[in-house]
Amino acid sequence: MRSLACYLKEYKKESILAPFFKFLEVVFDLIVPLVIAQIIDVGVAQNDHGYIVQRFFILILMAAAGLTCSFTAQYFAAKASVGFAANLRQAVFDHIQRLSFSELDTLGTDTLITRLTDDVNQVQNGLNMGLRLLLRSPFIVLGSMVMAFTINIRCALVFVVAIPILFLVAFVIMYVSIPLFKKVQGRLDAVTRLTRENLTGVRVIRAFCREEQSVEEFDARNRDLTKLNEFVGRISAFLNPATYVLINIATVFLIQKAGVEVNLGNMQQGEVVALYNYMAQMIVELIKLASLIITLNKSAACAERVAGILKVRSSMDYKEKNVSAKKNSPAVTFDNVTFCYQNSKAPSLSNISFSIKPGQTVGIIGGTGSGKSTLVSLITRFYDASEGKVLVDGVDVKDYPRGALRRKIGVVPQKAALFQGSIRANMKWGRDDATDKDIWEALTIAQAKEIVEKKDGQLDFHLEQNGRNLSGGQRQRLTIARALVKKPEFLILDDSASALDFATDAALRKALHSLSGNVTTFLVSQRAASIRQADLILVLDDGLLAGKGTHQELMSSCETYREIFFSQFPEERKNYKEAAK
Ligand SMILES: Nc1ncnc2c1ncn2[C@@H]1O[C@H](COP(=O)(O)OP(=O)(O)OP(=O)(O)O)[C@@H](O)[C@H]1O
Repeated sequence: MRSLACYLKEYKKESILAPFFKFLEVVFDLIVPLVIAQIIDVGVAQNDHGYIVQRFFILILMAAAGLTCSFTAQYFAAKASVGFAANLRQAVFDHIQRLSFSELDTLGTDTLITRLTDDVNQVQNGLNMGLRLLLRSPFIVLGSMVMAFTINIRCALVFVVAIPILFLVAFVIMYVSIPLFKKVQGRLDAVTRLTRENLTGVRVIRAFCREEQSVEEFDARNRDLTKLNEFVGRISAFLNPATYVLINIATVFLIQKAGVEVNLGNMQQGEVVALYNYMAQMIVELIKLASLIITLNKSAACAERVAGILKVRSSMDYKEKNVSAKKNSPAVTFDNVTFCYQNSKAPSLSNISFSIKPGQTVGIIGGTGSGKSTLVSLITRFYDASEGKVLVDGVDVKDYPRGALRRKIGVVPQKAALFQGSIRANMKWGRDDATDKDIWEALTIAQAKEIVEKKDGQLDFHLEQNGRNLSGGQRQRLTIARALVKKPEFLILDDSASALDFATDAALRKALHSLSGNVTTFLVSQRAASIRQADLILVLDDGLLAGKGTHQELMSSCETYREIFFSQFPEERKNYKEAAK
């Protein structure tokens, strides 16, 4: 939690002024019972109207000053806590952006969302209340005790006994509930995950008539969360009645003692009222302190979760110095590469070696889960190889400075992701200075020109979140165009034509083939027809490189490739057999 303090640095002044003004408010609050005691013991006892009116105005002035201090403290506390939360949110967001896919896979999106939103808000609340009340309540409680001593030492002893007992009860409750609050946030993660899954997969859920099961599952998770929340709530709620009971017992003792002292002539009636007022002030403060402790508990648990994210170090480091491509080197080289995902035991790729010449088109084919996407994600350095080396332009991908490698590469991921905003804004993700002409050119190659032409406002057409106001195929074509706008040296299409019909897929490949310059292209596909013309085809089978070569070479040398090909073109099997005879 202390590690988050640096985000408050900018608000040092506010963080000091807020408790300072609260302290001033406390001073005024503590003087009030003394003034009331004087009104009773002097003004009323001596029937001095002038004195009573004078003290009455002093009380009004003190109330006004107290209120001003309270508002000022509130202003500074709000400014500090809102600013702190904004800094913290930004820092966590920046940090997440810097984590590698390995860490993101391990952490999971749902907990990141909860920590970035709900947890940061809870920390903000805790800070706001803490700055105002954390010092006020102890000031009042201890101040009341000190003031009680100035009135009557024997009566003040009641405060001396009551206060540590009250603090002990609060501490025990805090000790028990902090770990539980952490658990609550963990269950909130689970509810967030389920909500996300259900909302993004709503069509599938309806298509499979699984609404009831989804509702039941959500209900179960939600009930789990509610139960734990109720349990923690009950423990926290115990603090209030416990405080009341203890304070009331203390008040009974106080009045009994004060009564004896008045009878002995050691105290005046007004002083008894002042002592009672101090006890009453303590009740109010301790009740506030109880709810403050609950908020601080929550906030401490959330702060730890947020700090936990900031503690995660990226497993990837980047070189500072720029590197230049080695002359006459292959465009991409895999040198005996093995890769295992952080959370899985078996490698997804084993001992992969190959070299690609600049400008070549490479087809990557293989069954589901054979490692095709994994292989291309090592070229962009989304992950680091567990063993072996990946070289781009003759340079180890680990030797490129941050961003330098990815600027060379245009990636079209398997799942088409677009962002809220105009088509033009989405297209410019690849290159800020792209002109409309560049964008239309890319759209033409990606077979998306007609789609955009038909939309209202064309390039200004507004895409909803994730491009949900487009069809799957339209989204894919736009993501291909976005990668092309970048004019990359390398283009990776990860099964990006899966939602395209055969004619469009063929037209797209033809257009890509005619791309000017030396674009090295990787086409990941399950369709043999899509990669058949490639200069080199890599055949993956359960993470192993089962074959590499051209279509003709693989047809004669690679059993896995032949099986894939014949499963999609059964009529060719007969011709092949006849030719082999
Ligand atoms: N983030 C991940 N964490 C752990 N294992 C993963 C992860 N992503 C993929 N895998 C595993 O790695 C293997 C290869 O997956 P990959 O996505 O590369 O296959 P693919 O050939 O692209 O499959 P598909 O054609 O279905 O997209 C699979 O066994 C998969 O379960």
